[in-house]
Amino acid sequence: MTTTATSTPAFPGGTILGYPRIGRRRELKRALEAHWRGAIDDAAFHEAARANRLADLRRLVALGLRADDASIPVEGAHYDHVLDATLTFGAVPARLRGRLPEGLAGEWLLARGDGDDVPLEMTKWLDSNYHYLVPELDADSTFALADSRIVDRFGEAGEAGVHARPVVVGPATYLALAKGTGIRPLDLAERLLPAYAELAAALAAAGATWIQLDEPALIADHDDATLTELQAIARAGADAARAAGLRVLLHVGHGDAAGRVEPLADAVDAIAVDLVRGTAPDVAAAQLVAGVVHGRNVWRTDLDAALQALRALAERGPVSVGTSTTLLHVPHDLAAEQALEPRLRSWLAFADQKVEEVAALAAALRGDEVDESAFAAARASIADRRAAPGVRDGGVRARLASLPADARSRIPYPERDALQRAALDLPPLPTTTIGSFPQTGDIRAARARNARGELNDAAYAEVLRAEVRRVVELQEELGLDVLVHGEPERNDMVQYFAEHLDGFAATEHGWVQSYGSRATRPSILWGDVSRAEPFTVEWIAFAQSLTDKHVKGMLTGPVTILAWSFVRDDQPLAETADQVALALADEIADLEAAGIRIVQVDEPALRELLPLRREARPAYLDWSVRAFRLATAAAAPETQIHTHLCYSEFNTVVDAIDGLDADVTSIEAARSSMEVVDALAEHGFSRGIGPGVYDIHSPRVPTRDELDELLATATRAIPERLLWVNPDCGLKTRGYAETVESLGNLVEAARRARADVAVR
Ligand code: MET
Ligand SMILES: [Zn+2]
Repeated sequence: MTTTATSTPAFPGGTILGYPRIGRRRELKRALEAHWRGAIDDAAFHEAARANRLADLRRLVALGLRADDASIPVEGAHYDHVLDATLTFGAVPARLRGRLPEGLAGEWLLARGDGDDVPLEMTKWLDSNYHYLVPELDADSTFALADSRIVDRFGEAGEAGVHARPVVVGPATYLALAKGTGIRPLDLAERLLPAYAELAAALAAAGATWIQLDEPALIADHDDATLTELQAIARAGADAARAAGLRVLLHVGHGDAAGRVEPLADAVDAIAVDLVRGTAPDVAAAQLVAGVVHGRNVWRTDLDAALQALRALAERGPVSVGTSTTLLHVPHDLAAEQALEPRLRSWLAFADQKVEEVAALAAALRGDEVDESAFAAARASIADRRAAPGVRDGGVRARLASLPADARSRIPYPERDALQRAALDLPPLPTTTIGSFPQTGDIRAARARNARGELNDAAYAEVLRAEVRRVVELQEELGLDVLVHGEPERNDMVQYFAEHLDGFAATEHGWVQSYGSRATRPSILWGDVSRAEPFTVEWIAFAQSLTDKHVKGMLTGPVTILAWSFVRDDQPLAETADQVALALADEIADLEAAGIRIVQVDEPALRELLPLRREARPAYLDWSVRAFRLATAAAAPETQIHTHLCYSEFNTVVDAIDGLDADVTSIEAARSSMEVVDALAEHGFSRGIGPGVYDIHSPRVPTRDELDELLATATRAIPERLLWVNPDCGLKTRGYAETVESLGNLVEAARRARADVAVR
């Protein structure tokens, strides 16, 4: 068995790097929304948030983490952990400096905005589907310990009998993920570090012994920061904490840390790395927290293999057991899933089960109480999953193995374009929307009643048909050119597909925080994917029967379906993506047979799954593009294939977007003042393009002048014959009043632009 260096007390034998904060029954979500509605006051909110944090602590102790040695991390953000760092260090954006309200009011202003005060921008955390609030820094930004939440939560845990480990985003990551106006955020490191020193001192004074600095930025490649620079800032953060007498756990996670953290080994006491997606760095000077339990997926750990890996590592130096990342990205507890098919259920581990896995491995590594039954159960589960029916479906595999040579290519675009123009007869600068219309309270209520069995299927379908009728009529009145059915039948653009394809299962309570109070319930993609019967055709065909205009079929693409689900880990993602693609190709064929001439295949997550490391990107872009093409290439040349992407940092993936070979691409652009348009022009994009002219993420109605301005920018850079006019994403989170007004303005703006074009 391993012994530990005498100068550094061994890090706890088993730990996790973070835990879901939304609450086992989404208690925190409810408290947040009640407070925002004014239904509870500040004190009641704080009490609810505190009760939720304490319940989590007690649970972690019950699951086998030690309460006395900093095994248990405490973070407990109300809304977002990056926002917590912003508040802790007083990094108020220039536009709110001197007038940010105290307490919760200020926190919500940053998170949610109010009137003219827009919220902080939101962006995805690394390659996950969690959104953090982006710090807004500038040349006058200053930092100091401005808020005691991190210290208070440590104290609160102590009162509950847990000597916990406070967690904070480290300085390199905080700055690397920030946005700077007139400065490069990383250049503010010298100003920021003293605030970390203040925090460390306050924690030490409160009795903390360890601090966890989350520095995942170290394992990503950045366009405007070098690894050496990030390492130097991370080291300075660790130095500050050690100077205050704390021991430092540096947590990187989220990918391969080898080659990235070695130079920091002497500056910290322990390093937590992802051994599921990466290999072990050689960090003998520090304790290695070996992330052998997957923090981002829901499959049971192969405990035998994990223990073997841990033992091998223990030969090299001190090791303890950890998760590969925080458990923030998985649901709380499998025990809540009583409706899940028992066999599938026996293959899974949610956050609580992962904590138990960590505890079992830690005990086995110590060599004391090896829980043979845990190991035996894991072994049996893994063997069972391998052999279970549906995991490998001969039909699906044979079909993929014998794809025709042209399965991923259509005839050249110019030929398709001519056929489509003749078939579709659209005006110049055609107007359309991205697919969803507002999901009204009535629709949601009907869906909930249908799920509870209070509204029968026929009556529910009638509610949905009425909604489709209303949406089609509205679009006719507004004068849009290509119509949609509005997606009222879809609770979620991925879950709906998962519910209708074989190989997927849905959970009842498997909520994962997406941002703030929002949580999604990712489906579990466990087996080979196929489609038993058409499932969107009925809705699209119904909408088409109501109008002479073209109705766009609406599908979710393979990459997005994978990105927003928990995906099987026993084969490469590329293979799974191709299976989904074939199911979508079947759906497109049925849409065509039903007379639909335009089909949109959404890939909003294409950018999100982009690997954090440059060297891994070409392979990812290759398989993701190939899957999209497999889904769409069998369409007739006359069928116009659209895609929709919702992000504005376009440059990194412009070649891939071109590679998708869609006839029309709509993309987010309104918030970034059409920057995308220049990237496109530079690239020489030659197919249809709809840079979003209306930012649907805000309830604001775009004005006539704004729309004219955005369209003018677009027409300057993009040939008119390629240009479409559309909002930048679906309208499902908007209300009807603002939607009608905004789309009316959009149609008018397109008409004015057409007139301008005709004059020129
Ligand atoms: C996140 S992208 C959303 C696309 C989908 N078709 C919608 O309109 O809602
Ligand atoms: Zn979108």
